[in-house]
Amino acid sequence: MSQYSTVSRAKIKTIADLQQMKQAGQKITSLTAYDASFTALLDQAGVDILLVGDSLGMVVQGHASTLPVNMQDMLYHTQIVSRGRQQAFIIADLPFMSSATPLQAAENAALLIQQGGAQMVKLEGAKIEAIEFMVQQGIPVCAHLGLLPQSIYQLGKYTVQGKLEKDAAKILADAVKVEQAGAQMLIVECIPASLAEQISEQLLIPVIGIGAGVHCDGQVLVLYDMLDISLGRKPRFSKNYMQQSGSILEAIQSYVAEVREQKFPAQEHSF
Ligand SMILES: Nc1nc(=O)c2c([nH]1)NC[C@@H]1CN(c3ccc(C(=O)N[C@@H](CCC(=O)O)C(=O)O)cc3)CN21
Ligand SMILES: CC(C)C(=O)C(=O)O
Ligand SMILES: [Mg+2]
Repeated sequence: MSQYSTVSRAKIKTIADLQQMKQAGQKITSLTAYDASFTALLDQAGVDILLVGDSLGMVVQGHASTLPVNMQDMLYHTQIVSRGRQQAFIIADLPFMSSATPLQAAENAALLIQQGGAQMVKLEGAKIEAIEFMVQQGIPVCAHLGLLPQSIYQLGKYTVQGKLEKDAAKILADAVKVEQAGAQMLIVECIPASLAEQISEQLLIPVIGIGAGVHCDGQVLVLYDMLDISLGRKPRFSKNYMQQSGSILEAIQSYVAEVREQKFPAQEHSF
């Protein structure tokens, strides 16, 4: 920084910054983002990671699941979010069936990065070959384990995963495998807090939780849930931050503060 500058120039966060936060024990904050106006507020509040989630299929498009979301939708929203961002790291979801083969995954990831402006792509499940292939091509990958919304028709309902000892062991083993395959981040969704804690301790990469307890390296929520504007019943692990805030910016700032202070998630938001 020049001694003559009067304003600090915002710098876009990198994977190295997030890795460093894990090492320093600083909690990482993340929320979903789908449009320019919310992106500006999230960025201003200092949210570390903006996730362009395929949850947009439910909260923006009004579908009953994330299955109808396609690459065109993801590209459109990723472009919008990356356009105005000043400091946050951007992850984009690979939607349903866009990573059916390693080559397809890499080609779609390339679109989200080259045309969309994403810094990392996320895919659901322990798709080891797809992760390895993308990493070989230089693509930064975030894995996603636990509750996999793109498998809702196999699961039947959105509910906590890894409650049985053998299921927990499988999720832990998969977490180790995705890290070994080269994933640089992991999101764990709707799993017992004790399992998420074990995973966060064992892995070197940042582990971000949603409905996974306070011991993860960071937290993510669907923005519309914490602003209390999403359709239908809110997941138990979410919290309405509008209750304690006079504006949307304040609500986001309050979430950021509570994640950093480990006040969120509390017991009532955990399994
Ligand atoms: N608005 C929204 N928020 C989300 O967190 C979210 C989405 N959409 N869409 C994709 C998935 C689906 N998710 C969900 C949705 C609902 C529950 C839920 O209601 N779970 C119940 C437990 C149900 C049970 O165990 O029987 C809960 O009480 O939290 C969990 C995850 C998480 N993701
Ligand atoms: C809930 C998060 C992890 C997600 O994948 C999404 O918003 O699509
Ligand atoms: Mg998603």
